[in-house]
Amino acid sequence: MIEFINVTKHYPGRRHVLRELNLQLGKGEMALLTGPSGAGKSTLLKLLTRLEAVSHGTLRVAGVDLATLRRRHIPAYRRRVGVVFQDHKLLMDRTVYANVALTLQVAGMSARQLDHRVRAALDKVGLGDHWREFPETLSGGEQQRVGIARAIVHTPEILLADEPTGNLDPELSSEILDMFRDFYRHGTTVLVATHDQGQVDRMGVRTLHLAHGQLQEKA
Ligand SMILES: Nc1ncnc2c1ncn2[C@@H]1O[C@H](COP(=O)(O)OP(=O)(O)OP(=O)(O)O)[C@@H](O)[C@H]1O
Repeated sequence: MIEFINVTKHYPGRRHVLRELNLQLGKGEMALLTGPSGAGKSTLLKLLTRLEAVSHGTLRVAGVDLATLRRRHIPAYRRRVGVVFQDHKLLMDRTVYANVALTLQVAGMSARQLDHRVRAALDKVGLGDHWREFPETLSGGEQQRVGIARAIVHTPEILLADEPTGNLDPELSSEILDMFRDFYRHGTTVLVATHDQGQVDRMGVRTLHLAHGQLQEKA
């Protein structure tokens, strides 16, 4: 599903962030991505969302060659991927419902179908009763769950998350990561970057450690 073959990434005028990096993550697999600050975890995820382009090498995701993907095909590719950010990037002046619906409105869909999908996504993250509220009235953990609902509402094949528990206490972090594990158990391919060694140990899933531009499998 996700295949990095000798992928190198450097930003203009900077040393290499990723260097001849290789990774195979199969369909329906889950992995945690760890590594020191500045190792390039966000960069690796940005390559997968095509916010950044590889400098050299081959990156294939769900049969799509991201190195040669034309700009006009990027939106269709992105609809197959769900992304969760540490700071959730919610629109604070829109309701929970509107935040989650936004992804689908852009994609174009009947009002009834949209309503069904949004409610199903909010139910999955346990926020079915909060749809009318505004994000600022929710706790940090709930806001992050809205971010997750928004990422899964279009039932993506791949779910990526960049430090989704960075601002949460251990109990809420466990809840959020368990949610990702549930999506994986239901067939979604999941890759989550995290600093949180306690959660890594607890989760017991495949762990990839990024350092010096390369990935190492952790036992
Ligand atoms: N747009 C950019 N232009 C230039 N350099 C960048 C850019 N984005 C990231 N970098 C550099 O690339 C390196 C890797 O950054 P990245 O954010 O991918 O690391 P990270 O592992 O996610 O770090 P953290 O855990 O602190 O979020 C850093 O040295 C960073 O300064």
